[in-house]
Amino acid sequence: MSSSSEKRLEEIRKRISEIDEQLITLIAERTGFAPEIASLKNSLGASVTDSKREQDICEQTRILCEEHCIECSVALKIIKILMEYNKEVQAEFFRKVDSK
Ligand SMILES: O=C(O)C(=O)C[C@]1(C(=O)O)C=C[C@@H](O)C=C1
Repeated sequence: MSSSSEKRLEEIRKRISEIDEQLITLIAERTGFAPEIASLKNSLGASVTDSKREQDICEQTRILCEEHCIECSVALKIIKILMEYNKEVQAEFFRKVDSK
C-alpha cells in the first residue's frame, strides 16, 4: 500500500502530464496558423517579422504573469521561442513561394 505522499505525487504527475498534453496541443494550434499568416503577409506585401506585434505579445505576457503571480522570465522565454518557431515556419512558406 503506497503512502499518502506517494499517492499525492502520483496525482500531481498525472495532472502535469495532462497539462503538458494541453500545452503541446496549443503549441500545435498556434504554429498551425503560420502558413496562413505567411500567405496573408505575402498578399499584403508584409514581412514575416512584426516587431510591434512581438512587443505587444511580450507586454501581454508580463501582465498575465503578474495576474497569476508568477515570475515572467520563463514565460517570456517560452513565448519568444514560439514566435521564433512561427517565423521559421513562415519563412519556409516564403522560400517555397519564391522558388516557384
Ligand atoms: O502576428 C503576426 O504577424 C505573426 O506573424 C505571428 C507572430 C507570433 O508568433 O505571434 C510571429 C511573427 C511576428 O513577428 C509577430 C507575431
